[in-house]
Amino acid sequence: MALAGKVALVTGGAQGIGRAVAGALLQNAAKVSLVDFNQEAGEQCITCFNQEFGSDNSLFIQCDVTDREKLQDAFKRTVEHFGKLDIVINNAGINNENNWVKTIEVNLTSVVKGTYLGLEHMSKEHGKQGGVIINVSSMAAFLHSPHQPVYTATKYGVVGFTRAIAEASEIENYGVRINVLCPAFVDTPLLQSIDQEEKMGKFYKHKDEIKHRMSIYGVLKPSLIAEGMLKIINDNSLNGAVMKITTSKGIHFQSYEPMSA
Ligand SMILES: NC(=O)C1=CN([C@@H]2O[C@H](COP(=O)(O)OP(=O)(O)OC[C@H]3O[C@@H](n4cnc5c(N)ncnc54)[C@H](O)[C@@H]3O)[C@@H](O)[C@H]2O)C=CC1
Ligand SMILES: CC/C=C\C[C@H](O)[C@H](O)/C=C/C=C/C=C\C=C\C(=O)C/C=C\CCC(=O)O
Repeated sequence: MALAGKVALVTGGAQGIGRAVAGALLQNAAKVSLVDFNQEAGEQCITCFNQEFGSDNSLFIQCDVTDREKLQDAFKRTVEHFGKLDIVINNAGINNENNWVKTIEVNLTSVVKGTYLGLEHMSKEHGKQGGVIINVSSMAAFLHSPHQPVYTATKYGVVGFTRAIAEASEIENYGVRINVLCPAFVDTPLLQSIDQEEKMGKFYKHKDEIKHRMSIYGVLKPSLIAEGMLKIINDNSLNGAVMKITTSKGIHFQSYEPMSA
């Protein structure tokens, strides 16, 4: 998919990975709607984007992705503002083992909802022109983390959901490619949650072990994750693909056994 003039909606786009991806899309002449509950970070981000890429190309919509009506409205407002939708990046995520119900709502339920809303606005089934959806999981979906059991479960869930709905899209000819991206540790504000007892809950006492893992695996730059996203968007052959990004192997794909009886 050529990016110039394409319209993207990025959840959790105000900082971290989402912001890096939004910047890369704007750099490639796409238009971007940032959907994020952090008003202050969203406004700061949009001010920078307006200065760098012009004021007509990005939009900030304050929205908690767990509020289904607001998320629905954010998709509607994006389409009303830019005239269409081509790319959805379901990226918003939290690390909170204390409030694990919220973690499931943000990291998994809202990714499912965001995918269905993306299909509603892009699928040929609804008379639309097709598009691309990327759901953000984590390497935690492959190398489980004993310090983050619920976070890990949500990231496994995102991989399974994405692969299944991608196959449905192919069978039903939705014209929408749906893929999942699994980064290892990335240098973003999310990593600060390691030092926050209110987020780590009873796993807080293991924070030094997580830091040890980070020192072994290394910490990626958000720009490399943005590069992976653009690869998925540009490669029309990818559907149901599971992209992994690690310091040791860079951008690469998980392979699966073909289904057999
Ligand atoms: N940083 C890391 O090491 C890794 C992050 N990931 C995943 O990447 C995604 C992005 O994470 P980061 O950029 O690192 O995190 P971050 O904390 O830097 O940014 C997340 C953004 O999502 C927004 N957000 C959180 N909850 C929201 C909600 N309910 N509604 C709307 N917006 C909400 C935040 O306001 C923030 O702007 C997450 O899904 C995370 O699980 C995956 C692997 C590694
Ligand atoms: C408390 C930490 C807070 C947030 C970080 C997130 O949990 C993040 O989503 C977790 C990332 C976990 C990464 C785990 C493993 C990384 C492994 C590697 O980098 C390399 C190892 C093997 C590669 C094998 C392969 O790619 O096939």
